[in-house]
Amino acid sequence: MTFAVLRALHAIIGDALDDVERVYAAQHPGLPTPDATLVDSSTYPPSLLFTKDSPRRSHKANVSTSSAYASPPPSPGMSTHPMSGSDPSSEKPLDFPSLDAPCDPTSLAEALTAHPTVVVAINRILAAAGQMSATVQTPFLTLCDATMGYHLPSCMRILEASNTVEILREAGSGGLHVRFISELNGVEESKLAHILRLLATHHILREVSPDVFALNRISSLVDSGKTFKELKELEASGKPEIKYQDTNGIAAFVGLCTDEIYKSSAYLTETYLLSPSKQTREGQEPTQAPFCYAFDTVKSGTGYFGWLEGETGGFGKIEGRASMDFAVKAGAANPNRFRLERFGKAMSGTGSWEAPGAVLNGFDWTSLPKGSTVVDVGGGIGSTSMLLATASEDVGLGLKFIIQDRSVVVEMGEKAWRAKCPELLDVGTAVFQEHDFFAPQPIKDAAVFLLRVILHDWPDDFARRILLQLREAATPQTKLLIADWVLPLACPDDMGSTGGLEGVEGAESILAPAPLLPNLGKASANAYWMDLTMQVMFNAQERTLREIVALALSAGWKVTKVTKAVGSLFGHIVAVPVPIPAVQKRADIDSTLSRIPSLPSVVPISASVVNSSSGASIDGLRTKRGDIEMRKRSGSRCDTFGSRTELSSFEEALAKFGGGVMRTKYAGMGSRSASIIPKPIVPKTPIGPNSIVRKKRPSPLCVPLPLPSSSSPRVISRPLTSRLAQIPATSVAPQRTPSTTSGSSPANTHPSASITHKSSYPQTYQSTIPGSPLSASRPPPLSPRSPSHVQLPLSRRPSHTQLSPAVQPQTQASLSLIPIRQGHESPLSSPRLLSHPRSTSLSFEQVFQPGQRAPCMGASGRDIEVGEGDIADILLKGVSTLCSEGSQEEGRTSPAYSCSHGGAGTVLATAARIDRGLWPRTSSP
Ligand SMILES: C[S@@+](CC[C@H](N)C(=O)[O-])C[C@H]1O[C@@H](n2cnc3c(N)ncnc32)[C@H](O)[C@@H]1O
Repeated sequence: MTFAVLRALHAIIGDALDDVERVYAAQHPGLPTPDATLVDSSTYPPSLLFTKDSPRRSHKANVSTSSAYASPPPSPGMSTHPMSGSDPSSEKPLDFPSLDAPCDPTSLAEALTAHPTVVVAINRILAAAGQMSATVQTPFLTLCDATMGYHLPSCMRILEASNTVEILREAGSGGLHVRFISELNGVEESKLAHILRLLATHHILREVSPDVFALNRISSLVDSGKTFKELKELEASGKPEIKYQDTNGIAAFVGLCTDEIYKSSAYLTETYLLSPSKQTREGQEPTQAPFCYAFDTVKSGTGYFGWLEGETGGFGKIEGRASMDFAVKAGAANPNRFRLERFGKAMSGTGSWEAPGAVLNGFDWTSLPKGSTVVDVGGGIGSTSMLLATASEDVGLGLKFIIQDRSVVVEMGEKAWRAKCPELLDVGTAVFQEHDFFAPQPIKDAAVFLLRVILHDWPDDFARRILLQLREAATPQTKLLIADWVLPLACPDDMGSTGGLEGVEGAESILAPAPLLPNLGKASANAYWMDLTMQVMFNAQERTLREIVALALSAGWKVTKVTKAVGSLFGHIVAVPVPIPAVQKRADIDSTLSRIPSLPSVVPISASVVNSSSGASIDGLRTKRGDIEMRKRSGSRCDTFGSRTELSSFEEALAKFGGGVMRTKYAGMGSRSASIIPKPIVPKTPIGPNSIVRKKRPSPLCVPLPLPSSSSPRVISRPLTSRLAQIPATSVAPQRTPSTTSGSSPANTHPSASITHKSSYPQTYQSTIPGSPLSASRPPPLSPRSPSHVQLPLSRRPSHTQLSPAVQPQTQASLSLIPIRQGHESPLSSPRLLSHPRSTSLSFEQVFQPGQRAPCMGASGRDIEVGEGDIADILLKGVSTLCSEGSQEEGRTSPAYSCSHGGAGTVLATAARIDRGLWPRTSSP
């Protein structure tokens, strides 16, 4: 039986590799795909790929005859030019990114790891390989892995903190002998060799030759992009945190996880089992989380954020870099300044957690009456609202957005919006509002209350209180939209019949069939890491669907639907109002805090604070230190786990639907006073159609297009790109250049610099995996190099993702098409339509046959006839239609064109071929 399971796992891996390889092979126009007779694998979920008439490849043959699956030394292609595998003249098909070469997120090979078929296949490989190794490995050795694995984060920390990644980047692909590394980073040579070797053993570095180490695809992501010399100077000047500025945030994320979170996790047992105090063991308080025991802040009643801000009250450990910090030596107020800064940057490294476009698919926005109000509760700087507002404007839904948060965050948000999209504020499409979500909700006619990554920050009692306030303000028509991780069980879950999940549309009982673990095991690890992170730092948690449903119901919300993107556990959960259970009636809101066990230190809140809020009756009851901590935690910052702390340019944000991230300035971080209580609620901008004369705003999707040869800049205002973005499974290239990552406005960009178009696709597709290069929520730049080091946009390397020079002069628009994901909701489901009548983009409910007319949405709305089973005609017609319409229809407010087809892969291949000039392209008039 076990052999049968192992064989089954092996077959899953083999099949998945076939799927991946087929997608990569399809990028090479000159070569047949491995199964040329088969349908394009990317068109259909793997389960549909092989029928009786389309035999599978023999995996035995693959294994025995091919070395393509090994990770060879850096392939010449990857080490010299990341795109060489895509060279049409090359005989070799495009290879999967090598583990042994530094990651280049701008390469097509990396981009394809986000292809839906590849996403699904990778998940299966991870799940099957993890299960296989657990099965075959001697159990004691597996236990050793589980129990001694703590050395891994320790070694990761020293790797990052000693700037060894930057040293190795400067050394190049040949690597550097540990002796020289040691001379630079100051870690004793023989110790360092063993540390680096442990990492090489776990595929995080490469030991090129004895004691010579080099970066690989994984460790290269930890690169700050700064020179080693620069970093040493920063340290010497007492500003080591500047290392993380203008980076993708991953180095900061590694530092955060391997420092305070790692140490806090070690105190799980002390806190939840061994503590003599029942209230500690069963704690619902952020001030009694394992973190507080690890860093000795229990006595001072300081939680993580208070500690980060230097409030240890004489207690608490400040250790590591912080204690050697310039700030400490100089007697500065906050000895934890380095960690505080690092935390903010680390959050921008986690943007890829949410699937791009998921928020558009997570709710049927078109079902709302025109002019409906959406309240983004705890909306941060309003990234999600900005994206929704833009999409709503573009398709004429006329939704209004109220973004509520703490005063300091509201200020930041307004500033950010003023800089990026003032017209949305001016016309009243969006307003910011100071509001404490623990106080009564002032908006009583909301169509939707949106709670994005709010509930996971709070233990149940607090989360329930937030939900109750919304429930009390809800009309019978109001919907609640919760966006958070949804943890699957590790066993099959009979969702339909028990536990309150009856009738919850989209509730999946398993993610993978036997013999894989139902939750895809190792492939889903990240959500569970996050869960425990929230637990050890805040006593909070991610939740299973059952837990979310039960929590919502306890506050008078019935969950009706959950939507998740393929490869992602981040869910959008829709709930409708139902009667509030008697036990949770209004009086119980007030007593929520008093039901929390008493805390070591009790500090009354000042009267001025109590009296300043419309929620004063509740707030007046707050007397516990834990409550202050709770408020403080939420009061002075907007970057908590999962938040978007940077607002990228409008175009970037759209390109990254679901992932715009704002740079936190930490303004007001020190303000922990009365401002944490909401002032009387007055929207800063009146809401209402008559309140403001609506100005025509430039389309957020508009980017200047490069001209063939003219020196006079010309901007075509209605972007071809926004319409091209309607073409399924292709997208305009995401932001990868200094100009784009710095958020420069299109208007200020010379046309010739915009070869890298801003992807403006308000996606309706549903798929991504965390960390995918195409993930909309991945923070720019994904490249480990800082933007200042990227040499792109004017001298961008020829690639699939831009026009070949030969083609560019023939066309007015420089098309830059790269694959994006198209929605397969589940690996096992057949292609399914995600479209709706007023969508700005398209997706599929059916596969169109030759001769059939595919629907075309938008203002000009002509249908496009599907060609002989190929998307090329559609694309070409679409391109020429758009080219011809682009200049004539300036100022349009809704996209003119979209087309449908059942196959992402065909589109993908065709788009790549068009991009390389291998398909004829109709010139624009
Ligand atoms: C994880 S962030 C999520 C932000 C935003 N929803 C997003 O998706 O980017 C949590 C947000 O909750 C806000 N917040 C925390 N406590 C709050 C409170 N009591 N009232 C209103 N907002 C609060 C924080 O300022 C922060 O912006």
